[in-house]
Amino acid sequence: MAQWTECMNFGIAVARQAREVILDAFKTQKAVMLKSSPADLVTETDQRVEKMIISAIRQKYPTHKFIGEESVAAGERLVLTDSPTWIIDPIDGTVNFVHRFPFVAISIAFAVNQQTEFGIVYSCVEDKLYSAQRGKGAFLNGVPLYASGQEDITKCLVVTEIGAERDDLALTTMTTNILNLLKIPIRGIRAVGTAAVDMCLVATGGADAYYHIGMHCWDIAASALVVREAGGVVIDTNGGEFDMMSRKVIAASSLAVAKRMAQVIQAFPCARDDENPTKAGNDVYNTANGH
Ligand SMILES: O=P(O)(O)O[C@H]1[C@H](O)[C@@H](O)[C@H](O)[C@H](O)[C@@H]1O
Ligand SMILES: [Mg+2]
Ligand SMILES: [Mg+2]
Repeated sequence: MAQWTECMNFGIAVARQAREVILDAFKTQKAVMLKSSPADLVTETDQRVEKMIISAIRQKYPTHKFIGEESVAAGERLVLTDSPTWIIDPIDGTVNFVHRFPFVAISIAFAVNQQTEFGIVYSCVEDKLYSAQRGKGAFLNGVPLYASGQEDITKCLVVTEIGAERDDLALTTMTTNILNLLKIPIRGIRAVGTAAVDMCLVATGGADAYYHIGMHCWDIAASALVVREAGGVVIDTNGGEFDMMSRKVIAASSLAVAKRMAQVIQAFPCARDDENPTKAGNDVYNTANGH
């Protein structure tokens, strides 16, 4: 058994327990809190599920480290060291969760020496468990996954996210990117509302590429490995090497498509996740004066 398989199996078991909590809460009315913008939401369920996941893992692996979306939002430092580290998004797609739009995922990645060893993305309502262990392939509910391998961008269906940013520069950049991709032309644009599931759709071959600017490491660390292990490629929007802390990503069916997309896509400035370890994800939207 590969060195981290036991950890991955434990992570999957914890994700299955967390899914039950999320499904119970999915049907109920939720109290919504704002984070960095009026579209960046968090609920008590996000916080409770993250605490549950971390406490279960910490009990079994007391020396491991954690980067959790809601722990960072509460002020914990965001630092990825060489130690075994679990990178957790307890509910990816919180806006969907609040609206009962049926695409919400748990994303759990595990990194050692800053290299992702396995990734788990559980699309809770669909009951689709995506998993990948480095060098051992990608799976959906245990069935092997293969990216489409498409190399012609005019034959691509592209997935992206509009994200939580609502400032003019971000919105203009995002809509200009969509316009410029459609003018190539590509076949179409889709957005599921959870970065983790968006990227896993590239691993299934159902989408041929995904790009995003502004997401965080916990949104995509797991699904980036799922894409790679399904034969896809993951790079930065500038065409360079993928860096999970850079808040910019292209995942694609082939390097040709990824590089072609990098020629079109512009990024708006956003601080790296690890730029200010105690601030990442911590911008608080002030409802009083709207920013
Ligand atoms: O906050 P959660 O964990 O729901 O993550 C989502 C981000 O909030 C969006 O901005 C982003 O666009 C993606 O939808 C991402 O999944
Ligand atoms: Mg997320
Ligand atoms: Mg989340």
